[in-house]
Amino acid sequence: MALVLVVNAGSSSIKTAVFDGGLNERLRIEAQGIGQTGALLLGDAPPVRLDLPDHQTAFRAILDGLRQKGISGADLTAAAHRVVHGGPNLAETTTITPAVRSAIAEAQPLAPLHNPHHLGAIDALAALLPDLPQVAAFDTGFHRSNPDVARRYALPDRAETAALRRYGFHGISYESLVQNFPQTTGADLPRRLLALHLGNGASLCAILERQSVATTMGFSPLGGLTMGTRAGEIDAGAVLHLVRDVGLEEAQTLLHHESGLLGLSNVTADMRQLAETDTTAARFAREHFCYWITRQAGSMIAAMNGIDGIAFTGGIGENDSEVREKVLANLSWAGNIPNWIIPAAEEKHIARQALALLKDPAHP
Ligand SMILES: Nc1ncnc2c1ncn2[C@@H]1O[C@H](COP(=O)(O)OP(=O)(O)O)[C@@H](O)[C@H]1O
Ligand SMILES: CC(=O)OP(=O)(O)O
Ligand SMILES: [Mg+2]
Repeated sequence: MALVLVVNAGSSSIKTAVFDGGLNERLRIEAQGIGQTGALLLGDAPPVRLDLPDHQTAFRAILDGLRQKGISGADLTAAAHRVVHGGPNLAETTTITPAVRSAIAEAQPLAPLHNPHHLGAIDALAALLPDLPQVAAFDTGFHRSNPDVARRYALPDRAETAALRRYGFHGISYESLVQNFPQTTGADLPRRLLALHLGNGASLCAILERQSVATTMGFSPLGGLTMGTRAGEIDAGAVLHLVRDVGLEEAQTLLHHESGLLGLSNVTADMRQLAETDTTAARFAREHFCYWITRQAGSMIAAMNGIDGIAFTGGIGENDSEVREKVLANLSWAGNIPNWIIPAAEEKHIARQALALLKDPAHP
């Protein structure tokens, strides 16, 4: 059997799926709510509660799940990983060589909620199956079409600022949304589409004629919207002040792990749990989330010179109707805009790219 194992390590989840050569999904195993309300989804069964304190434990549970479902190393022709940050030079789907692994490792400080977990999975598989080819697909690739004026920060052109630009993330999700749109909705892809990937990490993307022209995340997945534990947009002056005040390590922890919905609510980073929490702070956290989506959506709409449609995806975008309704109500100034829910299908997209790369290494 020629199967590809896809590993999508997000900040609060690890979604894995096994595809055959015809891109049929044979098995899905997901670890959800890592470090929060842990659960494991194994195949078609509903998720079961499981203590998942960290990504390493979650990936071990997934490997056990694969064995339980009868998938062995001998069945796999490749593993393919979503990699959030490849640094300044990596954006194309590529085979993971020692040099590629090093670049992903070097980018760890830029995506501390993601890259360490990608490497954890890559290294765990390499140790178990040293001959298995491994492929990386990058979350930044889709945003390379953003114009320079959108990508560049107003910084001087110096060696130390060369890598400081808006890369944008969730690109695999947005690219697959564009591809799947007609089949999922039965409608043509709107010329100017505002796409909202709302999960534990959250961003918006302005998609003009199938291409990303602007997105809310920038240099790292810390920027843009209010997220589960990330602050999102914050004045660089406030960051400098914080670093001066509490030091780099503590500032990093505060901005990446302790802010966002968790920091505002003082209860949880998990939107489903937040929706069930009836405190003033929890309600404020949800209001903050929706307000900043709306504010930044205005910027995305301006980048497209208008809007013809809205697409929601990600755990919150797909499931939280109250958030969707609030955002749509807040955007009613833009007119009556058609809107759709498109289930995130990052894993299949990664499998497609990996299979193409393995077939023809020169043209993924
Ligand atoms: N039915 C639901 N209602 C509200 N929020 C939900 C629901 N299902 C999932 N979510 C939220 O989606 C978020 C996780 O999104 P997901 O895209 O799976 O995460 P990740 O960014 O780690 O890939 C969590 O905040 C979770 O509470
Ligand atoms: C880029 C990013 O924030 O990813 P996730 O939503 O999986 O955390
Ligand atoms: Mg995600």
